Amino acid sequence: MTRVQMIGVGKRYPGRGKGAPPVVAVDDVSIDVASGEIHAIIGYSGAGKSTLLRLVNGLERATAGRILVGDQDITALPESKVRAARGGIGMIFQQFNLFHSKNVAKNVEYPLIVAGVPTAERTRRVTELLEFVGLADKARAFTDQLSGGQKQRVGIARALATNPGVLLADEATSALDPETSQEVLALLKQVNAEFGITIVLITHEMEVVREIADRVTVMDGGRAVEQGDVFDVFSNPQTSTTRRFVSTALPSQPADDHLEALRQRHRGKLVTMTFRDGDVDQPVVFQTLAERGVGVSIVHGGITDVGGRSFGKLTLELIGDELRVEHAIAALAQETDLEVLA
Ligand SMILES: Nc1ncnc2c1ncn2[C@@H]1O[C@H](COP(=O)(O)OP(=O)(O)OP(=O)(O)O)[C@@H](O)[C@H]1O
Repeated sequence: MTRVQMIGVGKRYPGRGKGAPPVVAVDDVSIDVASGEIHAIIGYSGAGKSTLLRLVNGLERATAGRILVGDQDITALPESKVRAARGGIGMIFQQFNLFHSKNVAKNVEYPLIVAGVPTAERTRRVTELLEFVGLADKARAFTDQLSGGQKQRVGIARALATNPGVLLADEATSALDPETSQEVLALLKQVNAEFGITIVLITHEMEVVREIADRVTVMDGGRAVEQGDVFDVFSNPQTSTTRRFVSTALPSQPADDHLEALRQRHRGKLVTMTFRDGDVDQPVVFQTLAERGVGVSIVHGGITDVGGRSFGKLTLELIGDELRVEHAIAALAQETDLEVLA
């Protein structure tokens, strides 16, 4: 069980070219990842996610702040000790980074050779790992004979070889089709649940965060602009960056152009209601409308699962006499999070 603490972490690269200002890739980022947690770091390209992850496993050195992995201060370790520390930190990559000249078993065995594990123990461990990731029958296959999902399974087996307390995942599912992504995410969940391995993953896909993470940090321009429990951040985003991400993965209000199209087809009053974790009693909503003689059709949105809790936005068309509709809206506004679409 390993906690990962990033405290005021910064990374500046020297500017390219004479007199060019330095590039601040990571700026004063603090993230406290509890042991056994799955923490997602999300951001657009250039936000600083990959740089931050490379600082955590010591591939690059921070220029400010401290990074603790368990009780080891990665930022204070001399270069000669960083490699050994990396044995406790597994990493998987978008492009898998496997050795094409080695078969599957040899790929998984490689970190064990580097760690000086005796042959018999290596063989036992490789067999165990390949069974765990469901590739026992592919031990002798070469990596170019594998599908993307299978390659990432090999990557996961290799990352787990030295029994790390932390697994870092760099866009681990971005190169995979949706179904294969789901399978790999399910395997990561299993890694976390069965071995208690802390997972820090970076992604630009909100769907990945929704699927797997306990907590999330949103990065923008090198900074952590929002952070918290996935449900809280998703259901009540505070920054425009987070709102843009949320709209890609969750039922949202119709965008302006879509709203225009909806209006062509629906002449009644359009309202959007937000449902957070069963806070609204849906039968009561429909009963309130019926009692006031207001008809309703659902024109957009849905309810989905976020971190094991329900969240949704439904856009409704309210149909009927104008005054009745106004009264119904006033009644519902008392009980629910309701917005009338102008
Ligand atoms: N070695 C480097 N030298 C100079 N600048 C760099 C270096 N590595 C990254 N940067 C800059 O740091 C910023 C953050 O890059 P980083 O790759 O960490 O972002 P990211 O969020 O991971 O994006 P992506 O998903 O596209 O990799 C960018 O402006 C990038 O150009």
